[in-house]
Amino acid sequence: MSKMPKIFIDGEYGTTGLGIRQRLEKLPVQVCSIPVEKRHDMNVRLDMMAQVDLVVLCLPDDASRESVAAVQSLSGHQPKVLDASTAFRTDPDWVYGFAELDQDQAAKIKKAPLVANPGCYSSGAIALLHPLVQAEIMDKNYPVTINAISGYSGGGKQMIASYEVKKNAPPFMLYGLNLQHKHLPEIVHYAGLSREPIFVPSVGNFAQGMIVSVPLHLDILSKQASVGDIRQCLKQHYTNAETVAFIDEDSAKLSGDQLALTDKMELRVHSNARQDMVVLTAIFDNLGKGASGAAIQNIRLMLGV
Ligand SMILES: NC(=O)C1=CN([C@@H]2O[C@H](COP(=O)(O)OP(=O)(O)OC[C@H]3O[C@@H](n4cnc5c(N)ncnc54)[C@H](OP(=O)(O)O)[C@@H]3O)[C@@H](O)[C@H]2O)C=CC1
Ligand SMILES: CC(=O)N[C@@H](CCC(=O)OP(=O)(O)O)C(=O)O
Repeated sequence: MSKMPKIFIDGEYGTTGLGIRQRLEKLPVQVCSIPVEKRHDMNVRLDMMAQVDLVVLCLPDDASRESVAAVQSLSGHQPKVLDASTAFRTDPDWVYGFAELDQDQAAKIKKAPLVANPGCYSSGAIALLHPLVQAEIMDKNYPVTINAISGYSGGGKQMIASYEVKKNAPPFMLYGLNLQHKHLPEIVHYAGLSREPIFVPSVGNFAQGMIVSVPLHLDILSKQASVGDIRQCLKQHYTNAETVAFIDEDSAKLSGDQLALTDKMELRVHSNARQDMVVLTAIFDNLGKGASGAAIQNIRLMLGV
């Protein structure tokens, strides 16, 4: 009999679920599936949950909450849960699945029964902001602005269809202009901010990829930090990181799909000639380090594979 850990992906036929399933093919795990036509049947799903070591939820928020309640209703064996939705990311009973957050985050993920996979935009914003707030280079109350562009796969099956099948979607659009995007609570929480950032996401006519950028005026950061201090802080924080790299170059152009089809994230600090303002950037694949790639990192930690 196989000793490989068993995984059930609830939502395995959606965009994030499929990305995780493909990546799992390379790992020593057994993926337990249900037929596609049973994907909404809670009895069939619950049966599967009872048999596995890890349940990965790739569902909308409300469906995720229902599945977590179902897992917790199981008597006896309780599988670990990794949730890809927004539902539990700031819940104190869950560990945030951004392994590079702090030195001990990977160890916390390893031990946790419940892990929340970060949002795509949040991953980039937190990767840039958390080390600067932690090092007190940036005051918690700094008026942060976050601009970001995502490939259209970030909107799941419906948005993909509007670009690829119906072809009625705009080449570029800003959205979230009510300034209440669902990723703001986790960004505030894990970046360590006390003032909510202004966050303007956007979507472009390319399938996969993401740039998150944060402009900063150095004269109003908490310390008299130089461009070099900011670079040094990010470089040091990610020295031994598995998937996040600080790139010590000030390139004048970045392309949204530069890291598409990879699970990596690159961080840069771009400055003006006077060295009194910078733009921090994070580039990655929204379906890679922004979703399925990060999920695989967490699955490996949670199952020790
Ligand atoms: N796409 C991305 O870049 C990212 C997505 N996420 C998050 O991952 C989760 C999944 O998103 P994504 O893969 O994009 O979404 P998709 O719409 O592509 O897939 C969702 C899947 O869940 C199924 N589903 C929906 N409701 C239920 C339900 N009540 N019970 C059982 N199955 C259900 C859908 O079935 P059906 O076919 O019937 O609709 C579909 O197969 C979301 O929380 C999303 O916010 C996180 C990071 C990035
Ligand atoms: C382009 C697009 O629509 N993107 C999605 C975010 C995708 C994502 O990461 O959502 P999670 O919070 O579930 O992880 C949005 O802005 O709602």
